Amino acid sequence: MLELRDVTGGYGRITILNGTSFTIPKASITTIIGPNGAGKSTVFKAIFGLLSIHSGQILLDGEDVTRRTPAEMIARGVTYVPQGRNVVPQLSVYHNLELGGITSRDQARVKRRIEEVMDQFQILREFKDRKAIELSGGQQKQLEVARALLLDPKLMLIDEPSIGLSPNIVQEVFQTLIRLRDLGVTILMVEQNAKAALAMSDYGIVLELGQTRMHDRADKLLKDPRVGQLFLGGHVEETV
Ligand SMILES: Nc1ncnc2c1ncn2[C@@H]1O[C@H](COP(=O)(O)OP(=O)(O)OP(=O)(O)O)[C@@H](O)[C@H]1O
Repeated sequence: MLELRDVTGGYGRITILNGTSFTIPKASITTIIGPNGAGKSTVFKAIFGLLSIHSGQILLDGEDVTRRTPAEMIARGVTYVPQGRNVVPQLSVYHNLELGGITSRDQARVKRRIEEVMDQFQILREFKDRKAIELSGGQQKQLEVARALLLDPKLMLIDEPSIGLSPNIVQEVFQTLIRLRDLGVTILMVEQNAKAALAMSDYGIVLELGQTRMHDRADKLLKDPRVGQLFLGGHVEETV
């Protein structure tokens, strides 16, 4: 569904992606792991039209979408949930949801979608008149995910959804993503919390220095000693 072919790009003259390549299938969850500064978030910016791409190609359902603007990517069903807290704290949950549909010309449809999305996220219906800042961290993440769903995305890019959340709440957010995957949404996620993220993913990608080092089924990566040593706190016996 999404393919990166030998993408290079970066910020100004600094090159961060050094030939990143991978393919992800429809209705799957893929997690990108890798050391700090590997370029994981930069991959998302490249896909979403926020990075200067020097060479290579990005294909979405076979269409070349390299160097499209964010608005063009949204129109093609791609949505991006950046790292950190991205709700407007003083606005109500409902108003935050409305922001997800602000670019749509069909506001009646946005209203219908808000109702549908609130059916999926009962907690948001319950708290719809509360200020977003009054929600817990996990609930705010749910709100961001829900808002990203308003335009019926087919591909969701989600950057470190677990940051700052307690393990129970992380599991709730992950369950939400699994539910979306089961409804046919393709999810590409970046996570520091590599073990928990791979455990709920279909595929995993290890990125280092802006290159894909490994790409396999998530369960295989979880058992791979190289991944264990680097990212999962595991140890590999030294062979002399
Ligand atoms: N806006 C920017 N301008 C210049 N350099 C940037 C910018 N954003 C990121 N970088 C640099 O690009 C490199 C990759 O950053 P990126 O955020 O993609 O890494 P990451 O793998 O997501 O790391 P982390 O796990 O720490 O979030 C880093 O060296 C960073 O300093």
